[in-house]
Amino acid sequence: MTTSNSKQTNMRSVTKNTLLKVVILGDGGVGKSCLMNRFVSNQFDEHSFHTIGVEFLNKDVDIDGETYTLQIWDTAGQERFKTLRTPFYRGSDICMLTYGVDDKSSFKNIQMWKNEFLYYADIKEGTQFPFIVIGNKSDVVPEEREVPLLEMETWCNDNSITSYIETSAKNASNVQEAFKMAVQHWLRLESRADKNDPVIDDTVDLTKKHSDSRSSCCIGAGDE
Ligand SMILES: Nc1nc2c(ncn2[C@@H]2O[C@H](COP(=O)(O)OP(=O)(O)OP(=O)(O)O)[C@@H](O)[C@H]2O)c(=O)[nH]1
Repeated sequence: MTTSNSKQTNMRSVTKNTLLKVVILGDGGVGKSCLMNRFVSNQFDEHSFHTIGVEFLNKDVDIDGETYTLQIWDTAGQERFKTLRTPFYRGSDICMLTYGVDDKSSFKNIQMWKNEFLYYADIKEGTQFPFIVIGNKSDVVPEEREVPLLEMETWCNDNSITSYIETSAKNASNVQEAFKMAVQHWLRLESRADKNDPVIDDTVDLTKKHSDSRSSCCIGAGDE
């Protein structure tokens, strides 16, 4: 009995993770770095600097008893960094289109970000891709808000985007939920694809368990 139990325990400890590449896009200053840092480290920087190029961090999330390792790519939103960020879109599993609820022009640019992603990630026309729209800075006072929730919902409905949420990296509102929602959206599309066609499994099985912590950063990583 004892031997058998210990064998079962050993088997359970060898878990398989699915690695998902998540790219966060949106205008400079909407709070992409802060969202990532709130999600991964539960920290917020009131004086966060502009990102140059891209940075990434890993974090595990559990959904329905399964563990997913999110490799989250925070990109530089400023136009001048376009050539540094776009090479990193390929191979993404999820794309977060982010704007600031206090910044109408960042909301209007969501369409541009979607187009830029589809082009550089080389997503074939007609493919359903898990986009999630994030209205960050929901903590701002009503006088500073420039994008009503309804306007965002209408845009998402018009653009067939079914996952959207308002967040605040500052007060941590809905940040965990946004990333979980993104994975759930990915899962829905994945299970639909499984039913319809035999898709090539391009997810990575990690033999080693990854910790939640920061992993690494790459080109142009760092702040201005
Ligand atoms: N009030 C409020 N401020 C926020 C929030 N998230 C970020 N900020 C502030 O917005 C500013 C820009 O945040 P970043 O995370 O650097 O913005 P970014 O989108 O990564 O900008 P780029 O790196 O230039 O693309 C910083 O001063 C943050 O403190 C939020 O949820 N609420």
